Amino acid sequence: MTARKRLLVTGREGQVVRSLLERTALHNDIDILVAGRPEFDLSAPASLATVIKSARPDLIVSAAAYTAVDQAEAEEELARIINAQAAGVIAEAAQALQIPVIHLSTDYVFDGSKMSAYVETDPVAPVSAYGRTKLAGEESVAAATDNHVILRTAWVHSPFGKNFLKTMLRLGESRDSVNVVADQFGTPTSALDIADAVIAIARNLLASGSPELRGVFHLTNSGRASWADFAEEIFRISADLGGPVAAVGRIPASEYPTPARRPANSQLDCTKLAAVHGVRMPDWAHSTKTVVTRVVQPLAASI
Ligand SMILES: NC(=O)C1=CN([C@@H]2O[C@H](COP(=O)(O)OP(=O)(O)OC[C@H]3O[C@@H](n4cnc5c(N)ncnc54)[C@H](OP(=O)(O)O)[C@@H]3O)[C@@H](O)[C@H]2O)C=CC1
Ligand SMILES: Cc1cn([C@H]2C[C@H](O)[C@@H](COP(=O)(O)OP(=O)(O)O[C@H]3O[C@@H](C)C(=O)[C@@H](O)[C@H]3O)O2)c(=O)[nH]c1=O
Ligand SMILES: [Mg+2]
Repeated sequence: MTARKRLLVTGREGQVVRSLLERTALHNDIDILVAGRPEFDLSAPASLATVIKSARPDLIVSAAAYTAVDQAEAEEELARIINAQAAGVIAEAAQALQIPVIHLSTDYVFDGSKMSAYVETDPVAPVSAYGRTKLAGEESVAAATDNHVILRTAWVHSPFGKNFLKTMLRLGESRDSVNVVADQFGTPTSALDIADAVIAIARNLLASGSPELRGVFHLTNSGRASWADFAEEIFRISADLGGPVAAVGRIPASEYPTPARRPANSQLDCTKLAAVHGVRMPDWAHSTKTVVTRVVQPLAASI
């Protein structure tokens, strides 16, 4: 990019938003603008286009969403307004401004019955209300504009907001052991790595109108783990740093009942993103170490 570019990102305190704010600070040709509540409320989609137009962005990163997977089972209509209807309105605004939109989606669009990693063209079949509303979001973005990148990511963790990694460390402070599901597989993914990837993809979209750069792409850290493997790795790293530790009891999902069903396998094959956008993501354990270190060191310093 030659001139300075304005990236508008949706949400304020979300993991991906906070990571983008941190990472774009390292790029002096990118200005980041934040659109969040109360002025920008996804549950009231009619108000969104005005805010976007007055911000005059060069590209939109649509990162805000209804992400409470279990709660969505009881609030599917609200989740649908936020994850599908608002996503469509944001993409329509991008189309009206003739700018690209990068929209975040999820591995939970798949049912988890495939034995190997999912590719972008595999059939979708969400098994939860959250997954259904996120799939509807992909469809409304694609219907609104061809100038889109839909990034399906998964199992996001970071020093920010709420996530499984921070939940495990918090449980480790008060418990000797934690039971964790060992028969659901996917890939823990750092929001900081997602932010770096989004910046690289944004540069590509702003540099070229090529249709090949547009469409659906999978974006996770590399490798594969169960939630129990992830928990064990979190505590192993934390132990080395003198942080919270708990023994992990490996249990089947049937022994951890939740309102929402989750896929048994949602590993995503990210070959297309590497081939088309040149983005290669670190191994999940490597990025887990970076995040655990950032979460544990302030804890250790306060003792
Ligand atoms: N978390 C995960 O494990 C995964 C997430 N994703 C997707 O990635 C994207 C980013 O997720 P992540 O950063 O983890 O999200 P978080 O759950 O950390 O944050 C959600 C964000 O959405 C915003 N938001 C929620 N409701 C509204 C609303 N009514 N109006 C305006 N903003 C709202 C929140 O706003 P506020 O800042 O005001 O609280 C917050 O910024 C989402 O699209 C999500 O579906 C995909 C796979 C895994
Ligand atoms: C807290 C906890 C969870 N679990 C299980 C429940 C579940 O099967 C799995 C993960 O639980 P969580 O509720 O933390 O994660 P969940 O909300 O399912 O995370 C999902 O969020 C949405 C937004 C996505 O898009 C997905 O990619 C995925 O990251 O771990 C345990 O087994 N033991 C525990 O102590
Ligand atoms: Mg949760």
